[in-house]
Amino acid sequence: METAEIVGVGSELIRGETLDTNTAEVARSLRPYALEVWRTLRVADDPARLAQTARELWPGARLLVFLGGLGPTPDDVTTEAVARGLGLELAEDPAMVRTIEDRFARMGRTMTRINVKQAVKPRAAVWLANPRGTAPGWWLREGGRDLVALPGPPAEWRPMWAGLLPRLGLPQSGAVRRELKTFGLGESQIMARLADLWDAGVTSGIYAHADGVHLSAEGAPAAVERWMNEVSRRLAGHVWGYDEDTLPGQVLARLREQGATLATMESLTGGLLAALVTEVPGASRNYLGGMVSYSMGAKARFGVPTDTLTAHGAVSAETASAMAEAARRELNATYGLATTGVAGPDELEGHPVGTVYVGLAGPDGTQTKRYRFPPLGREAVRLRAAYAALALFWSHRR
Ligand SMILES: NC(=O)c1ccc[n+]([C@@H]2O[C@H](COP(=O)(O)O)[C@@H](O)[C@H]2O)c1
Repeated sequence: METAEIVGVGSELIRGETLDTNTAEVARSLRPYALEVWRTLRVADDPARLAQTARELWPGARLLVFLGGLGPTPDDVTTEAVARGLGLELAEDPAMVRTIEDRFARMGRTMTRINVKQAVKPRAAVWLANPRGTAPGWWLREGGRDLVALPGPPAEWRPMWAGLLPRLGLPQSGAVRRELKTFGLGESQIMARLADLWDAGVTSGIYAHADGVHLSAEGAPAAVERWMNEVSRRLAGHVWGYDEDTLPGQVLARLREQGATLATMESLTGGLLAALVTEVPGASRNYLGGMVSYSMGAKARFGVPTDTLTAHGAVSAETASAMAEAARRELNATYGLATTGVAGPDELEGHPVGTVYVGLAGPDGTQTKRYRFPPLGREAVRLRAAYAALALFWSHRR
């Protein structure tokens, strides 16, 4: 199979100041095509190294993509370095200078001289317009192969790449990849139920995330469909979504179906649950709001009976229930969701780090679920607790 090479450019990527997700995202976008991506690279803003990288990768690649280093500052060297490495002649394009000038003018600013650099590309390349930034990209087709340079910011390169990809005429693989997302079972429990299906007719994958374990299948469409159906059947009750679905998105969709509303009261998650829910466009139609009741006083003030708090402590099923009920009652919502627990680093009320109770109050009563998450750190426990609350809503019987 022919290969695609994807290179993230920037010294900040090497130092870890910025986490490079660009190369992975481009690799993912190539899945429908019969191109192998067996590595992705990150290279510093070093003209000589970058030229060397281009020289090494281009001869064997059907597609070579550089992301980053197209800005106006001296450390942005991608165009110049790649051109040097591959012996491509560079040319400044007066029309592009005017385009960039116009862009500045529209923002009420004057283009500085350093921006002229962004109007330089290999003579044989064509421009890729960047509607969201000053740095245009460029695309060079040579002997049925493609060399592409895109700016680094995802909001800028995404639409540029989405427009370009279908024009590259890449060979289609015919394979599909589907994902199935679960909550409430560990990887080993899942494997125990699926052992005989593993890599049977499809390439399977299993990945643990904060929102549960995701499974993937890649292969011929019919085989993937069969695999997905069988896995869905065996994991029934734990599957909350497929492919691009998100757990908060699924929860809101179900609330919408029911014409129901949701309120939250959070302790250890400190608003994370509310943040996840409000990440979903249109959340306001069904999410009323929430309270962060981090102290006992706040819990009592927001309607949790003091008796419950004194008798059972903050980290208990009783308090989780009372919090969910209070959220529901105080905001007059159909459902109330609550989180309480121990994110760490120290144990609390005699409960080890990772102990979490989530509560759900609704028209049919109140339920809670207790978790003992592995002590993977405060952030991991908090995030899992927020997802556990959403999963409780998702899996409750109506
Ligand atoms: N009821 C609750 O869920 C609740 C509220 C406040 C703090 N905590 C926990 O208490 C411990 C100490 O909290 P801080 O580190 O925020 O002082 C942490 O483990 C934190 O997660 C739990």
